[in-house]
Amino acid sequence: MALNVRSKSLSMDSPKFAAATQKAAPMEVTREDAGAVPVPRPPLNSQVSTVWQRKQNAVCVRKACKRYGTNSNPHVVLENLNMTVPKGSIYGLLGASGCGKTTLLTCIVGRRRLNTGEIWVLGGKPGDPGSGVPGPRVGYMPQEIALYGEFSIQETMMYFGWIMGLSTEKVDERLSFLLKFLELPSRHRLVKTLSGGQQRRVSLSAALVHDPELLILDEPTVGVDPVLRQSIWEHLVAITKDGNKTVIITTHYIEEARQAHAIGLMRGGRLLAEQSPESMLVKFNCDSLEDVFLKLSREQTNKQQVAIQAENSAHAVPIGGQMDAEVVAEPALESSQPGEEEDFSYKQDESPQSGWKKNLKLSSSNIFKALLWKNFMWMWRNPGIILFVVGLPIIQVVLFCVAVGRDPAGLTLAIVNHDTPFGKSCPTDLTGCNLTHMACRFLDNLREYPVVLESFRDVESAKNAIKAGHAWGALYFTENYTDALVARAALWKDADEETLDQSEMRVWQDLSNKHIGLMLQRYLHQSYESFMKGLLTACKENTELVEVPVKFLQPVYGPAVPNFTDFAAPGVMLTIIFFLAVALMSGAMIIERVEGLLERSLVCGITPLEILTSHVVTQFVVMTSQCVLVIVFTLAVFNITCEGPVYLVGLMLMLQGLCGMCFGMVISCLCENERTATYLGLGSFLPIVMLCGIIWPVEGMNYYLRTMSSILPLTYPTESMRSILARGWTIEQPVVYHGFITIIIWVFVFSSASVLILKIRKN
Ligand SMILES: Nc1ncnc2c1ncn2[C@@H]1O[C@H](COP(=O)(O)OP(=O)(O)OP(=O)(O)O)[C@@H](O)[C@H]1O
Repeated sequence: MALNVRSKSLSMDSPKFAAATQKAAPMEVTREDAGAVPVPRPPLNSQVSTVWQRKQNAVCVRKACKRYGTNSNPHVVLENLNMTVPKGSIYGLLGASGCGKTTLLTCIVGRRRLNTGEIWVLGGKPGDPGSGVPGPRVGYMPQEIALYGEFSIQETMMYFGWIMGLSTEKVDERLSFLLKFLELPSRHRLVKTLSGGQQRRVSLSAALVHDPELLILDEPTVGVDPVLRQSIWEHLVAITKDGNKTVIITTHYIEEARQAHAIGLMRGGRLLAEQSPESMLVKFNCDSLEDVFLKLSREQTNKQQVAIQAENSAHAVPIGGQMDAEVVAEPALESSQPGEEEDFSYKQDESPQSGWKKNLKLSSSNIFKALLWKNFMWMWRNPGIILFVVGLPIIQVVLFCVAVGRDPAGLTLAIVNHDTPFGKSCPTDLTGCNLTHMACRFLDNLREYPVVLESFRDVESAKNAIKAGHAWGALYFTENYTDALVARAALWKDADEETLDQSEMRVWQDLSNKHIGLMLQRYLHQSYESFMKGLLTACKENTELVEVPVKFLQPVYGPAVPNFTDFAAPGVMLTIIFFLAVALMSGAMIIERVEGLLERSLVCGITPLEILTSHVVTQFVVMTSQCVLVIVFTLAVFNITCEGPVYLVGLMLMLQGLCGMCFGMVISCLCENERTATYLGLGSFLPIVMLCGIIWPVEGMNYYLRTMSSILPLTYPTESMRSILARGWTIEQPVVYHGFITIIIWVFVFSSASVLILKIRKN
């Protein structure tokens, strides 16, 4: 049946037949056993073809060599491969898994470069300006689904239609047709809710939406049920009917390729044969293409073995495994004859091919609109991302402000007060110039601090409470603490050793926690001072007597009682913005790449720069809202000290976010998947937080570490931000502008690194 369809679609009068026979080597015509219907063949065995002739084919590959890996350890995937796909034909590229089909196709669509050899696609070279490849002249369906699951069928089509330069109305029209034609469900269904077969058909319709001249389908029928497989083939036959469209299709199901006009049998990076299926069957006297392939594969293996033996004996004979009977084996790449290139370029302008530019109006603003729409839609369709974008900065700032930097409270102190006999409680009216129950009076004062006092009978049990972790400290007052303290005050320099000793309050501490230990010491000092001052005031004495003779006056910068929140807030604000940008940028780019949408968009002709710019713009919008949220919550809601101009705080946060984006780009260029990106992101987070003076002053580091820390992307900016917030400094101050300069330098370093990594990886 398929052969009949084909014979109807291809005739001697068909334009593709004409194109293939015009000037080029004549198309071979075989006769089908049934009715002697002429079936055209591509110009195979053309030992001599000119550049002009190659350009007349839809695709023409000559002496293609492609290898992966390094020069010292190359993995050769394509080896001297020739392939000719006439216009208006269906070309089935067959071969076992790993033989290089996808590599060849990606070279044809311009996503990979050959190491040597040449490729002509629709009369131009892929990647050349004006060739339209990669671009709207090609429709590419990769092996994987390569669509966003969160998009509906309609949104998917809109995206691909827009980047191909179609208007919304045109996309809508095509969508209605494709939905019906490919028996797709409602246009509003999300791709992720579709069955595997339906997703494949959406992927196929994304390749078809702009009705391309060349359709390249990488295993569109894999895992598809036979009925759908047949309907896909029927569709391909239908679209090539008028001779203006060409299809290259790869498949593992060799027999289904009987419906193609020509097939290329590929093995080990070479084409074993390239012919129409029926002439292959006749020529090799086989009943199935499977048998032909087997026969040719055996021949290839034998030839290779013979060549190896010959090489071993002669030490100088090159290995030649390529079948010479059926392949398009040109002895060398001929250069075009004089005048031919000019001739062709003149014709190209006149030819219908140039119509693609008129039909598909590609404007960078339309492309940019589509890219931005896709980025925002992707975020919108992922509630987790929205939470990440809006919720995470708020959650982090709130957590920081409520959890970090506040004075510890509820600290238990074990009290052994032998100044008042155990079991007897302290009097309640200890006021005025009353020189009794001094320990009780001190403890009354201490209760104003966030401590919990628990009485113990003796020092041993109080210390045991510390050992058991029930108390942070123990206070011991001797039996005659009051008398000794009064005597100490009265006798002053004449007080004896015992008086001094007995008047001391003894303290044992659990100093395993430095912050709590120091805090308790501060509480005890302050409490003692206020207790003594209260007493002296009541007794009409000079309170300065109990003060340490060091006077701390109004600080030049910062509050009289500094707090850790104010110290850490600048670095924390910058870190939040920096790492959110890193995560969002690297995440968005890696997901786009891993899901295959990046590759697909690039084949549509979008440049990496356009994609990158669209991400930067999207992230910039997101980051602006994050910066506003961080500023509002830190400065307005939690009253973090801000003496400097708020606009400078905002500017620094935005720049730091930009720096984070660039670092995210580096990560996405370096990492193959989200997991390695997460490792790298987390791996860089802790060193930056520890080394950049965010939680501890860099002045505490050793000299070399401090020097190294000063070049990190958050060290100077943190210091700069701290100076803006706490000192009220502006951009004129060196500390402040050093921070800005550091960020700008890092933006350049990260973006250059991304470009460099991309270049290295491409090579
Ligand atoms: N980016 C790459 N880096 C290194 N090797 C690669 C890369 N891509 C493909 N290869 C290797 O090149 C060979 C050909 O791969 P390719 O994907 O082109 O084969 P294929 O014929 O399309 O296979 P399949 O039918 O399974 O998709 C394989 O051995 C593969 O491992």
